Amino acid sequence: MLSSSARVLATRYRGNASNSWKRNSQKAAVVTTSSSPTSSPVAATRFFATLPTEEDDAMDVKVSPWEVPEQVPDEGEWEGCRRNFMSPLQISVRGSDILTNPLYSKGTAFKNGERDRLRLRGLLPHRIMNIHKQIDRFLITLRDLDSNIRKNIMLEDLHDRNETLYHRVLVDHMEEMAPLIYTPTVGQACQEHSSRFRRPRGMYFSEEDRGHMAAMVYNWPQPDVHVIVVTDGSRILGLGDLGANGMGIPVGKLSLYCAAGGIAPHRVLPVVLDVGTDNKELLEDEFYLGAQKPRLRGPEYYHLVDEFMEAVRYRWPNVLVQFEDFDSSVAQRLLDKYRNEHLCFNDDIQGTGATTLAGLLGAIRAKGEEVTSLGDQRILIVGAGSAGIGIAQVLYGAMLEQGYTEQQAKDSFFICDQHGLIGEERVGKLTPETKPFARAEDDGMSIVDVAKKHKPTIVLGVTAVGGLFNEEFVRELAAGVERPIIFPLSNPTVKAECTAEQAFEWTDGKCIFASGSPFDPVEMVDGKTYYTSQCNNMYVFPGVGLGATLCGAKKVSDRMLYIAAKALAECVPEEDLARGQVFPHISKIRMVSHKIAVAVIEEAMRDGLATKISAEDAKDLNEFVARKMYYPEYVPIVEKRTITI
Ligand SMILES: NC(=O)c1ccc[n+]([C@@H]2O[C@H](COP(=O)([O-])OP(=O)(O)OC[C@H]3O[C@@H](n4cnc5c(N)ncnc54)[C@H](O)[C@@H]3O)[C@@H](O)[C@H]2O)c1
Ligand SMILES: O=C(O)C[C@H](O)C(=O)O
Ligand SMILES: [Mg+2]
Repeated sequence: MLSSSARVLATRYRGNASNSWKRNSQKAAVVTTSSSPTSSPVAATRFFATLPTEEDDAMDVKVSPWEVPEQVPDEGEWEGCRRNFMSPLQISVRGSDILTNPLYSKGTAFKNGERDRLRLRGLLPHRIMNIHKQIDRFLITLRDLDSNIRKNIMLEDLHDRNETLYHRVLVDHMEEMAPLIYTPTVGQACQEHSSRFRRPRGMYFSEEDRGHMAAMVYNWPQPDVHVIVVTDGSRILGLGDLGANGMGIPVGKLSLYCAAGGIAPHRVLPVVLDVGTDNKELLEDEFYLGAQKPRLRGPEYYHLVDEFMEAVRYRWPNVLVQFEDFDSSVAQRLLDKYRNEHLCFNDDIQGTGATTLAGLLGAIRAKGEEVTSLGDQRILIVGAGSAGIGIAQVLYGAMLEQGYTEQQAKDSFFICDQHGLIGEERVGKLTPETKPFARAEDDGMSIVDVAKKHKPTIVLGVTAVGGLFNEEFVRELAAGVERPIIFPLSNPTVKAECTAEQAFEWTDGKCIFASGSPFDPVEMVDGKTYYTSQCNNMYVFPGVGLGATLCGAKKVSDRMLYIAAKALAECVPEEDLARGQVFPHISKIRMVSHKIAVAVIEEAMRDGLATKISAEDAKDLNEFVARKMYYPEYVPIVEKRTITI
């Protein structure tokens, strides 16, 4: 018989694909206070090679944690055993300071040896839980709560206490947790941010900080930040200007970077550029925590952003900056300014474009058409802001990649804003990015008339106008083509242009449906179940960020995003496509991020943009990326100064 720990390993390391991601990521689980994740000295590695892992320490463990299992594991289990070794985390703090540090705390999971070693004895209740017991207990309380916002608060409390446990809950229960820590609940969390504020997370930069930012970044306690998500709060989801309350968005996106993208939590930094707000309610709210003055605009605004970008690059030269939820009046301009000189991208423009491309490639496949027929589709994009034009640009680029001419590609698009179809008549008023998509005729035509006349095969909603796709419009779509592809992408759920139920009902179950916020499958009166997908940039940004930072990319190129979209599209199994699901199941998101990261690194290497990949790493990029991905589990902790041997 195997020892109890070997039995655990046997189940942990055998079987499905998601387990193999965990397995490969074991060694990358260490959070260190030094700049390199693998910097523990060799001597220390040997010394701690017999340390038990938290898996050995089940509540009812019978053996001393120092005891070596008597039973030799079966052949095939050895690999798991070897990989179960975790180099210890060396930290400078001790005692109660460990318990109050969410990066180090294991709560009740500190083992007896550690309790002595780290001066925790007496500071914790007697019984020792392992991470699984902690998760079980957490889930019981969480599931008992009666609203998603309460669940969000409970999860954020855990985030603030114990990051390892928080991220493990996300990794193990992604489908259940993503809507709670991210879209759609994060929208409400942002709206209520000031009234519910408990403890700060991330950094704020405002007008008063001009001239100090390069010094301020040294206030952040972590020396080696890899990813920053920054917003100025001007367009939070489809909820408009939420000012500094928008902090929930970078926090939520970065939680996914860690849990879904395998970036260690001490390497991420959420940021709000608090440049005021034009939201009247917030300006009058006595509890609003942001700068209560009108938004900074014009050169002053751009100078502030510039100082911020310089400051973060000064301290963390290779940091990736993800621009998030900036109003479209500034989003493209900021991207154009920084895209070639900083490692950065705009998630709403580029990440959304790549994600939507992947979903459409899947949908086209699901219809039994050639994926290379993108330029033969008639694509109606409703909403001509950051997301709408970002999507158009990525799809246009993909059509050229597929061999269509520029004219053929342009002819595929019908883009509408609130004034109707965008035609050449108003070309003088359009942004340079929108101009190429203006139609020669029918300027101002309503979406219903566009549906009647042009019979779009694909309709994408990015307006933040909930319910815009009404029955008349959707029925018109269904009358025009056999199986319309309908993606109401606006967030949160109340802003979706139509619900899944409406889309299936009004198309008699014929459409392929994907939405920005998650919708449950729909059971129709015919007793059949119709499946939905979530088309959200969360499928792309963690993998792009992981790949770009691991290879030390000089910049995020458009082609990297195209490659990421293709990699994502390849992750959808045929059986999912057969039932109309065009994105991989959310529980597979770590596998997706891994695949995208590998594809991004390959592209960066091809394009001469990768600065950090050694010849050895390049031999097996799959293994390299898997090894580098953070996986949340408790690692043995030792005091830094006691380990010098
Ligand atoms: N699913 C995703 O991954 C994803 C990604 C990015 C954005 N989004 C969502 O897309 C929405 C839009 O984001 P954005 O950054 O492009 O915002 P934006 O403000 O830049 O753009 C909104 C666009 O909608 C147009 N519009 C408004 N009312 C309209 C109407 N009645 N008919 C037609 N067009 C109308 C506006 O003219 C504008 O062009 C938001 O709800 C956001 O949450 C979703
Ligand atoms: O945040 C999301 O859920 C997606 C997207 O970035 C958005 O702004 O809506
Ligand atoms: Mg966004």
